[in-house]
Amino acid sequence: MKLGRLNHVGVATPSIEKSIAFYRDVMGAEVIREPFDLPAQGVKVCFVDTPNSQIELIEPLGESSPIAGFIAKNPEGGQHHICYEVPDIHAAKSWFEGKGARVLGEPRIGAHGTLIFFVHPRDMGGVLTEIMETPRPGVSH
Ligand SMILES: CC[C@@H](C(=O)O)C(=O)SCCNC(=O)CCNC(=O)[C@H](O)C(C)(C)COP(=O)(O)OP(=O)(O)OC[C@H]1O[C@@H](n2cnc3c(N)ncnc32)[C@H](O)[C@@H]1OP(=O)(O)O
Ligand SMILES: [Co+2]
Repeated sequence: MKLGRLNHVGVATPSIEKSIAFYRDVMGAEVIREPFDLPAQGVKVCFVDTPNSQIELIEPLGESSPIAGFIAKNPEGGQHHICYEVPDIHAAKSWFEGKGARVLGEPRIGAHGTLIFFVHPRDMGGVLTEIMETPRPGVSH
């Protein structure tokens, strides 16, 4: 597998509204997209555009949110995951499994509308890693 483009850095927050104010007023972010709920992933999401990537703000949605434990341990929030693009999600899953890394669940639709999966941080040098199939112009998922 060839390492693809860095798509986003996931930042967990207890309050997307407060984080939006921080990225606007302190970080000087000019393009902050409208937050939306992603119940299938248990998070509320908001994208902050940077010139070469995105910050993905995620707030827990519901008690079984996968980031509830992270926020309990880090009440102020913090850097949560890094997401890389790949051309073929199923080939990437086989690659990581072949390397003995724990893939967390089956590929599912993520916030960008393409298939994603996560790889356990303990098998990725301490970094929770999201793998995402590169969006293709004109293809809806
Ligand atoms: C917006 C949608 C989507 C997108 O399209 O972009 C998203 O990004 S959704 C983002 C939220 N979803 C997920 O994170 C799904 C995958 N995550 C999980 O399944 C779990 O969060 C987890 C990684 C298995 C952790 O589970 P949890 O129960 O919270 O923690 P544990 O206490 O069991 O942790 C085990 C181990 O891992 C360390 N850890 C946990 N979270 C992180 C992290 N974000 N970064 C680095 N390390 C992390 C934790 O410290 C434990 O370490 P050890 O004690 O050394 O075992
Ligand atoms: Co993400």
